[in-house]
Amino acid sequence: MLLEVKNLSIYYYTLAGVVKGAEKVTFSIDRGEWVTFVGESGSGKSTVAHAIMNIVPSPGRIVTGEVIFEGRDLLRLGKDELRDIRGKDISMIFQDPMTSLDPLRKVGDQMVEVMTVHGVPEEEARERAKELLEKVNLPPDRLDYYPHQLSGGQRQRISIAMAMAFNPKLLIADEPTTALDVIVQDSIMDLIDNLKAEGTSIYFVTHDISLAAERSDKIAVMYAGKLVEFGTVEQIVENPLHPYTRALIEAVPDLWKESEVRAIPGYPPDLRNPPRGCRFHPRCPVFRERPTLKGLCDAVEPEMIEYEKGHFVACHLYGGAGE
Ligand SMILES: Nc1ncnc2c1ncn2[C@@H]1O[C@H](COP(=O)(O)OP(=O)(O)OP(=O)(O)O)[C@@H](O)[C@H]1O
Repeated sequence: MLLEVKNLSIYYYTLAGVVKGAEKVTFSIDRGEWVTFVGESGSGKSTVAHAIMNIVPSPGRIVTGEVIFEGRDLLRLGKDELRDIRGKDISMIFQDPMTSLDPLRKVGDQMVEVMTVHGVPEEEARERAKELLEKVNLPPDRLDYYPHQLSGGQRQRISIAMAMAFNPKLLIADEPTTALDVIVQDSIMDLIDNLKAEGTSIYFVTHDISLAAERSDKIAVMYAGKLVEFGTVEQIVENPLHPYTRALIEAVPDLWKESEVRAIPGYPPDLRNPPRGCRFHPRCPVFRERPTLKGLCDAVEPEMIEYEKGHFVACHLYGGAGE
């Protein structure tokens, strides 16, 4: 196993209260595996991504948990050890590539720096930067451009090229295609696929479950700071267990069927004061229809269980109760 995240909780200590950004999240990613995290805005996908890199922004704090990467807990490493892993073994790309690009410096110099800080001699880094541009289908003269001279798609290619500098073991991609048009989106997904083909594992974040289904091996569904379902794409798409996962799938427009797209009624809860029991119960159609679930879903937090091999769900419908 490349990455094992255990019982990870991250809280944001804001002036308006403690926001439970992610709570008791447990999952793992194998070598060369692409896992996509889906869920509505604010469900904790980015929070968990940041926590893996130990870069949760203030006022956030990791309150419990372990992030075991190749046998070592990243949350217990010293600054130097962590710096060595970041950008080398684990790389990250963001929705807005300007997050990782300096607007005032040529992209070539920035790419070279990514490598020299990890001890690559400058000459070698310049050569490697050219090769990396080729890998992301950009001409070598782009090294002399400033970020603002490039399109959004080209900037995202540059950030992927930088992320590829050391053949990372894990790429964390936080909605890297959301701001791009569909055709450019596809070419960026192809680049990530190429990286996967070379053995890199992918933690991918998106709102779009159909995008998840197309490229990934596994899907992780998050709701209101909790991981509610995890399994292979086939398990999640063919046999979604959690009522929230089912609702997400029903909300995908189907081009070939004339079925109506059903948006999920209601809103995700305020994470300063999430609902008791299952956080989805106030919006859950099954809870609404079955009076026998009262006193369970609205009172007891469901544990994650393994429903079938590799298919995990946190829902009382599968915990032996409520049926
Ligand atoms: N810097 C912050 N300060 C306070 N609360 C935050 C901060 N960042 C995130 N949160 C809160 O933590 C929760 C999880 O947010 P997060 O950004 O991880 O969700 P997400 O699923 O990645 O959403 P999106 O798809 O919109 O990026 C939300 O309730 C959010 O408001």
